[in-house]
Amino acid sequence: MSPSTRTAAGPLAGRPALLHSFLLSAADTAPDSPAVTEFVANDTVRTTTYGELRDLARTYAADLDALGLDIGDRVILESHTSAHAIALFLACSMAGLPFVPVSPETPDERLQTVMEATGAALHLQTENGTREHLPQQAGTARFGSGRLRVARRPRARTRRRTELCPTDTAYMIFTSGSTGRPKGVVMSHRAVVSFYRGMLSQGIVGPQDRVATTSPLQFDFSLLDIGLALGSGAAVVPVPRNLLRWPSRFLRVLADTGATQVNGVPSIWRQTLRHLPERLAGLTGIRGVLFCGEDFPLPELRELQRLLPQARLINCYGATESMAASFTDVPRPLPADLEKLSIGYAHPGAEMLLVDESGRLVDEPGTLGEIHLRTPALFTAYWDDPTASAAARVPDPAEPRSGQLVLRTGDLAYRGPHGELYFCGRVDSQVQIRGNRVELGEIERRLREHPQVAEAVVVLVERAADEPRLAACVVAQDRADSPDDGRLIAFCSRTLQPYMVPDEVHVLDAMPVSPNGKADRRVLAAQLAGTR
Ligand SMILES: Nc1ncnc2c1ncn2[C@@H]1O[C@H](COS(=O)(=O)NC(=O)C[C@H](N)c2ccccc2)[C@@H](O)[C@H]1O
Repeated sequence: MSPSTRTAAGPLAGRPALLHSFLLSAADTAPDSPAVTEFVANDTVRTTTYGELRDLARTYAADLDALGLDIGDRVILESHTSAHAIALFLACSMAGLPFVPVSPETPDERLQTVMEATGAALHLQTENGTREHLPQQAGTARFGSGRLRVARRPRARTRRRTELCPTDTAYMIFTSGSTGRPKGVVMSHRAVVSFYRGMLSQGIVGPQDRVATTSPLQFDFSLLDIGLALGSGAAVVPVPRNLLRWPSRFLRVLADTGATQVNGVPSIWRQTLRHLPERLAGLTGIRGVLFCGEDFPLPELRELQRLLPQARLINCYGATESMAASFTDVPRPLPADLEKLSIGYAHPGAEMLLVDESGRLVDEPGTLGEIHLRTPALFTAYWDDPTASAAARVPDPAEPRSGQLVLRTGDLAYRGPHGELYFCGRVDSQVQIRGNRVELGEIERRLREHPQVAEAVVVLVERAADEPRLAACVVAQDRADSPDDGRLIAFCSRTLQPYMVPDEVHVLDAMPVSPNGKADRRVLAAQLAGTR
C-alpha cells in the first residue's frame, strides 16, 4: 500500500469519537450478533450479544452515576477480560470515568502505588475477587451479577463537568517504566478511537469472526483485541489466563469457542508448538493470527505457518503510548533466507519517521534511526509526569516550528528497499561494552540461529568490582539436548565482532516473562547480578 493512497476515513468515518459509542455501533445494526463468547467449561460456552452488552453497560453506567463521581475521576478495574469487565469499561466510558485496568495477579503494593498515584475514586473487582486491604480513600464495589454491589461509597465530590469530550481520558495503562517507577499512559477517547479507525480500515477481521484474546486486561494488547472485534461487529473470545499455559486446554478453548482469529504475544505459542503441533494443525477454523510486543523467533514462526497454512499472520508493532503503530503481513511462505520480519509502514492515518542522533531525518535504506511516530492516537501524557511526557511527545522533526508533537518511541529501525521498516531493538538496549556500542538484539538473533536454541535473551550484567559482562540466557529446543556453552560462544564468534560475543551462557528451563507475557530482562539481569 503506497503512502499516497492511505487515508483513515472510509467506512468508519461516520462513527462517533467516544469509546463506548464507537465500540457499541454494532448494537444498533446487529443487536443479536455475538459480542463476547466466554469459555465456561469443556463443551460449554456463554455468549453475550451486542444488545445484551449495551444493556449491561447502561445498567452499570447508571449504577456508577448514582455514586456521584465527576467526569475525570479515576476508576480501578481489577478483572480478567470478560463480558462483564468489557461492559464495565464501556460503562466507565459512558460515565466519563477514566478506567485503569489491573490484573488480579497485581501485587497489593503495586496496586496501592497506582491507586495513590491516580487518586482513584473507586476500586471495582468481580463478585469472587480476592483483593483486600484497599486504600481507605477509595470507594469499593463488586460486579458480575449485572448490578454494582457497593461495599464503600466513594467520598462525596462536587460535580463540575456535564459534557464528555473526545479529548477526555478514556483509560490509563500503567507500564513498568525502564526506571522501575510505573508510568501511567493517559489515552483520550479521540486517541483510542482514531487508532481503532486506522486499524479497522485494514480489514483484519469481519462480523463472522471470533477474536481470541490472550493478553491480560492491564496490557493494552487486550484493548486492541476488544477494539478489533467489537469495532468489526465480531465476537471477543477471552482465553482464561489459567488455561493459557496448558497447550491442550488452550487449544480446547479455541476449538470449543470456534475462534477464527488468535491474538497474543509470541510466547503464547511456544508450548503448543513444542508439544501439540498436530492438534494445532487440526484447528482449520483459525484464519488469522496477530502477534506483537517482541520479535517472534523465526524458526517458531515458520512452524506456526506450516501448521496453519490457511491463516494470515500479522506482525503488529507499537507502544502503549499510541496503542500500536503498524500491522504487517508475514510473507507466505516465509522465505528460507529471511533474517528479519518487517514492521512495515504505519497504519493508515499515521506515519513513522526515522531520526538520527543529531535529530536529522533518515531516508536512506539500511541506515539506522530512531522511530518517531506521527499519529492522531498520541497519548495525552504520562500521568503526573510532565518531564517524562515532554521527553516522549517531541516536536515533529520534519517541521519543529509547526508545534505538532510526535511520539519518540525509543525504538531503532532501518528502512528496506521499498521504505518498509525493520525493528532493531531499543535505543536503551544499545549498551556500551568494552568501549563499543552493542545492540543486544543482534547477539540474540545470532543465538537463535543455533539449532539447539529456542529462545535467547542477552543482558548486560554489572557485578560489583567486575567489568560489565554480556550474559546469554537461552532456552534449549530440547531440554535433553542442551547447547554446550563453549560451542554456543564459538558459534557467535563466527559472525559477531569479538566485543559482542557473550562472556557467559546460562541455559534456563524457561524464560522469565513479565505479566504481559514478554521476556523479562530486568528479572534476568537481577538474577545474574547476584550469581558468579
Ligand atoms: N512487533 C514488534 N516487534 C518487535 N518489538 C516490538 C513489537 N511490538 C512492540 N515491540 C516493542 O515493545 C515496545 C512497546 O512495549 S509496550 O509499550 O509495553 N507495548 C507493547 O508491547 C504492546 C503494544 N502496546 C501493542 C499492543 C497491541 C498491539 C501491538 C502493540 C516497543 O517500543 C518495541 O520496543
